[in-house]
Amino acid sequence: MAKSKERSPRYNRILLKLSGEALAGDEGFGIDPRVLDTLSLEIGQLVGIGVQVGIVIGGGNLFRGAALQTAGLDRVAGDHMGMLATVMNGLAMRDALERSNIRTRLMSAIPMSGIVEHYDHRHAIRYLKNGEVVIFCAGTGNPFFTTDSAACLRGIEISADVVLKATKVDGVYDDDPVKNPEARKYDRLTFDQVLDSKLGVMDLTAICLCRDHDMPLRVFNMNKQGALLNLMLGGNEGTLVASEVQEAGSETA
Ligand SMILES: Nc1ncnc2c1ncn2[C@@H]1O[C@H](COP(=O)(O)OP(=O)(O)O)[C@@H](O)[C@H]1O
Ligand SMILES: O=c1ccn([C@@H]2O[C@H](COP(=O)(O)OP(=O)(O)O)[C@@H](O)[C@H]2O)c(=O)[nH]1
Repeated sequence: MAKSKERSPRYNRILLKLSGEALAGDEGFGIDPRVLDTLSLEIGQLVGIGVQVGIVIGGGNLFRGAALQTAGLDRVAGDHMGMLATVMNGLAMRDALERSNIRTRLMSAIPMSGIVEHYDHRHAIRYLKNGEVVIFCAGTGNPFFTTDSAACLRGIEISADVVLKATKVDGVYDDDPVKNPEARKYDRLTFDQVLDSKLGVMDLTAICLCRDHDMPLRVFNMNKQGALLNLMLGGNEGTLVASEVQEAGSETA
């Protein structure tokens, strides 16, 4: 009895944002099946301790609207391609999870009958309560948005306890740590600090959404093995971005 209490998770329901690049592995492009298997293992561990897992998946490993525009395409067409890329990633992620015997639903913001289920937030919540992983793809369904914004939006809609942004750096820094090796990492920040200092880890639309709806956000390194489970069990990974009240109250996020 004491043992199960010890391992009871810190969160009941999470929204995990996986960037497309996270699926690409060392290649930096496409989908690496070994990465899918590793991710499935980590997500399965969360399901195993009773966490309800919603996932928003990116598409940057395949197409990004802004990059296609730079190459000469119409921006809206490019964004549509980017959103379709997230559907491909979602299909691959669902396949990997189901091969690991993790019951999974794939819901798309853009209707695609016969391939994926159309997103409906009430159905999504029902599936989550039922212990199924729900992958949300096609972003918000609209051009000029990002899957980071989609993650915050879906997190708010499904009343997640936290949005977890899995990325390749281990938190939010005072400058881009990839470009500036002197950059210093923050443990905690308020939404206003991120907005005022224009810290580039996430687009500002996403940060505004979280701020306006009091949705705590944690940025952490997905390449660190076991980081996700450690977070669920109360460990301190990455950077917490939260409102001042949540800061002061030392909320569970
Ligand atoms: N202040 C900052 N703190 C942390 N990361 C930052 C910051 N500014 C820019 N970044 C960059 O943001 C990236 C994280 O965003 P992510 O969505 O995973 O990548 P991408 O935008 O390439 O899809 C990191 O790889 C990092 O280089
Ligand atoms: O609501 C959305 C979400 C995504 N996209 C498009 O899909 C691409 C892939 O998403 P994103 O760049 O956020 O993926 P990630 O960086 O997480 O891999 C974006 O560049 C956009 O072109 C979009 O138009 N609307």
